[in-house]
Amino acid sequence: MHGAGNDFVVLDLRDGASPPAPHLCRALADRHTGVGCDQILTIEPAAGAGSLASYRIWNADGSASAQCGNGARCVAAWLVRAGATREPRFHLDSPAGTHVVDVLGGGRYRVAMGVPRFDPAQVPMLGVAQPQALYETALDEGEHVRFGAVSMGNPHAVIEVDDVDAAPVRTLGPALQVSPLFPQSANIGFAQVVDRGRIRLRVFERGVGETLACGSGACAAVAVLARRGRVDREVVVALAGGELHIAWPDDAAQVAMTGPTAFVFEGEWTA
Ligand SMILES: N[C@H](CCC[C@H](N)C(=O)O)C(=O)O
Repeated sequence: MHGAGNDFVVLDLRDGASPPAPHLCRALADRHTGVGCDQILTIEPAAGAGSLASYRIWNADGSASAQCGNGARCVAAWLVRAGATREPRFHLDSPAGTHVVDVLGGGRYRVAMGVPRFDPAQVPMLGVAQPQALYETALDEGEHVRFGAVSMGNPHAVIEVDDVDAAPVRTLGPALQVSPLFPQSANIGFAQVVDRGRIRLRVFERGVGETLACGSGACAAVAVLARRGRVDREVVVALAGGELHIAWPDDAAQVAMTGPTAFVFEGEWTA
């Protein structure tokens, strides 16, 4: 499946089968010798009584993440197609928390992605006591970078740029990821403000590299930029693989992410 080009292998493990070990995730994700994907999503029995199912997220390098926005929509679409529910609204449990999901039709879903957390300890960031609108750090190559930082259940740094097409995503992304500021690494977003209701975004994801879209990254970019007064509270985020609609009514509210889902193919994979 994919959500705006961010692609996934979805494993339905609601029968109780155990999730793949990291080496198996890497094998599945390999685009030459495996199936190929940015992340593996495992669908498992619900953790909470009121939830339809739970899911977990494994990056292409085998590392786990607590949050995946595009993946949440694809898990929802999988369950709807499997006939697990006919309700227009249901709940899904991820390691980041319980998400309200709205079925919008035409493969589109809205997911409540949680309240952005700017406390450095929650991103997490090391060596920073108080949240700042902008941080600045010097990288090994001697260059300085200014960024915002936020957790959407996973860590994000957001760098505002004048032109995403010219942004040094493939060099600055990994360089900032390995900064000692981010003990759990981070997803690095490069955001260009087109106007107060529209941004362009590229994301160098933790555990994968640059993806065609990043749902939690879109939420993180809007949260960071809205807090700095650079955009309004409803923003269209244009990514290489498609557009996501992000709404964050106020600082205490959850971020609502709306976007597409698509099924690519279904199969069986023997390790
Ligand atoms: N690479 C991310 C997980 C996937 C996030 C992204 N695919 C999304 O849609 O939010 C991390 O390690 O935190």
